Amino acid sequence: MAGPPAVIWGREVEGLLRYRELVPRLEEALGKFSSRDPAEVIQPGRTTVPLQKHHGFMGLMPTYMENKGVLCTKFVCFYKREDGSNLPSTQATVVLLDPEYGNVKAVMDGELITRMRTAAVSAISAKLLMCPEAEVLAILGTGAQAMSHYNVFTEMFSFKEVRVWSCKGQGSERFCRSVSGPVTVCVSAEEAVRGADVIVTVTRCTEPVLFGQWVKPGAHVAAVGACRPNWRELDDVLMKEAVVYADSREGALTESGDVILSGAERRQPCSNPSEWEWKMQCPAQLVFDQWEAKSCKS
Ligand SMILES: NC(=O)C1=CN([C@@H]2O[C@H](COP(=O)(O)OP(=O)(O)OC[C@H]3O[C@@H](n4cnc5c(N)ncnc54)[C@H](O)[C@@H]3O)[C@@H](O)[C@H]2O)C=CC1
Ligand SMILES: O=C([O-])C1=[NH+]CCC1
Repeated sequence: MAGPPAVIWGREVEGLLRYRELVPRLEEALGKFSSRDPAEVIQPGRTTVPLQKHHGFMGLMPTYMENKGVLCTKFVCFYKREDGSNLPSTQATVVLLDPEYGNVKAVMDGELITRMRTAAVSAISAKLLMCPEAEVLAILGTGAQAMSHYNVFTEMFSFKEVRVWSCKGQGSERFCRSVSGPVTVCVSAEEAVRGADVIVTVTRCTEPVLFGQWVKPGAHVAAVGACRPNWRELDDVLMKEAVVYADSREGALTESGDVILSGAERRQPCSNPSEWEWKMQCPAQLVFDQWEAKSCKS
């Protein structure tokens, strides 16, 4: 019988995860996923279960990397809490298995992993797609993802200004206390994003908060929050003007309300999908920062 799994929880995860190690590993994994080689990565679209009574959903997200000998799955629950609870909206657990025998080798607290992984993938998208002279970063939302995005974007890039906005100013004070650098708190989403070079949307709203008419040509948008087929963060104008990059085409077409409901034009994958096409001609660029590697434009 296999021994009991290692349990790596809370502070221990915090002590182990560093963006400077996470970012190159994720870049490598995204590249492997883009190669579509099943010996590199098998990652089917996630299975979701609505938790209607509790205003949430559970997602089951399995992955197998045969060449690396990694078999794992994440269980994630996300809640739209309006009850004043201090618990994070996201609860997640990552389970690592031995691919040969199927026994569980480790159980990890996935909350910080989710926060840091998601933000790191957005930052990778910015590294590849944003204009190199980018000076202004705008973050819409002030929750857990907003903070991790602030941390990794300011660690990897040198912005002259970081602006933040959240509906009704919710969480702005806590956000400013929690991050270690300067922030401009804006009174409207429009004020935050006008003239911004990079925009991160990490709200849990279901209607658009970012409108194409506010977004400057060439801006890079990392659209993270609308990860259910009936949720939106971006309006149709922006969706139609932008070149849309998705980490997973299948995921975007199944789960991204912005893609599904806007009827955004779908392009064929490029002929060599392992190369991320990043020469932009369109007014804005979007990255659907979900949970798998990107496909790229034709
Ligand atoms: N694409 C991905 O891989 C991931 C996506 N997410 C999604 O990102 C979003 C943010 O996640 P967390 O930061 O963990 O949530 P959170 O609950 O910590 O923060 C949500 C933020 O959205 C703001 N907000 C809520 N309703 C709003 C509205 N109507 N208009 C504008 N702002 C509003 C809140 O004030 C708060 O600042 C969620 O929708 C979550 O499902 C989270 C993790 C991974
Ligand atoms: O992919 C993920 O980890 C999540 N999506 C929505 C909440 C968390």
